[in-house]
Amino acid sequence: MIHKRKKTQKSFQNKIRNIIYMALDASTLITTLAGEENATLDSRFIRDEDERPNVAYNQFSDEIPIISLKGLLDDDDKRAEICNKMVEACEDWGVFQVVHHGVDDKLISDMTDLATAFFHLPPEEKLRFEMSGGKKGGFFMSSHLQGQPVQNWREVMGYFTYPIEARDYSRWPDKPEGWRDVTEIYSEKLMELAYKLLEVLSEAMGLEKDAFAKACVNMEQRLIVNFYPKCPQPDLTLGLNRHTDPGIISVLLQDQVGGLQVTRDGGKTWITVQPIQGAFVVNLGDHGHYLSNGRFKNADHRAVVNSNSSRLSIATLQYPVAQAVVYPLPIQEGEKAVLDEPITFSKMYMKTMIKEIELPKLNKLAKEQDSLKL
Ligand SMILES: O=C(O)CCC(=O)C(=O)O
Ligand SMILES: [Fe+2]
Repeated sequence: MIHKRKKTQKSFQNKIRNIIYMALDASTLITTLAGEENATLDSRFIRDEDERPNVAYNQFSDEIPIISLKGLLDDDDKRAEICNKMVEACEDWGVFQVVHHGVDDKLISDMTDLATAFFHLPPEEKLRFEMSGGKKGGFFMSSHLQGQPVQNWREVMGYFTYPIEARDYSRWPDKPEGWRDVTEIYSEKLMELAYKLLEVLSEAMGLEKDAFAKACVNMEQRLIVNFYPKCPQPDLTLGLNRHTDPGIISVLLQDQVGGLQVTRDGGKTWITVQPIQGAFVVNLGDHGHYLSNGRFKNADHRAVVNSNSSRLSIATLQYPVAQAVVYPLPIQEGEKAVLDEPITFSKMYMKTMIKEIELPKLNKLAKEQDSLKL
């Protein structure tokens, strides 16, 4: 019995160890491919028809609510109003936008400009941060998951910003000059904003205002800076495949190009979120979904690309410590828990990753088998 358990644990760990980053070289960078004359899309990026974009990157919807946080801290009526709007959005889409959020415009534009400049550096500068070999933080392409049957049309700089004592500055970009200092302030301001939002969401659930934060034990944070170069055949591919974010909430800054899409019917229909200068898009993640016992949706989203301009987005992922216990905070009488039993966040995350790796492979296999039967 003990022997069997050891074996199961081992194969789980092996699976996890395989989730590592691909080795990269300059010729394979998407910015390099995008710069080639008369480029057509390499077959690695071509998606099956049912996954391709069916709504344009710039056909914006007004269905995602835009919520002003003005008065949140000093006006009880306003706070109640904001709370109601957020709950409605979380129940409906798991997504809303916030304006008047207290993060300085200049900080936002500095962060955006420096991040954009990073992706225009020569390939060797970006490759100094490549992540093969299991490094924690740095530059990668397509997805953090290896072995996906189709690649995403994106380059990424991802680094861990909280907890502060665990920061590894050697994995933070050191160019363009000044980006590191700006990131420090940006990540602090976004952490403050995340706490404010989680207070409102806790109150909305009828809980103490620190309930969601407490469920994280200590809030951790990771920045995912996405760059989607112009794409020669954007209708055949995605910048980022359909997914939910694993953490409690994600706070996304996007430029004015457009490309973030959300679905609430399992991927049948999509809407494109309207970019708003200086606003943040807030997504509920899997952890937030479970804590609310499924009342709040975990935003089901993806990013599409286009052939007119490149696009930048900066996702600030807020999530709990690895050992935090994931289980619904409130379970109303007569209601069933969305989880069979409490699990740790790290286990929850690993399960999701394994599903994300296995599902596309299984889908591909099923499609191949179907075509053989015809
Ligand atoms: O680029 C976007 O709009 C989406 C980014 C995103 O979903 C992510 O980084 O998790
Ligand atoms: Fe995401």
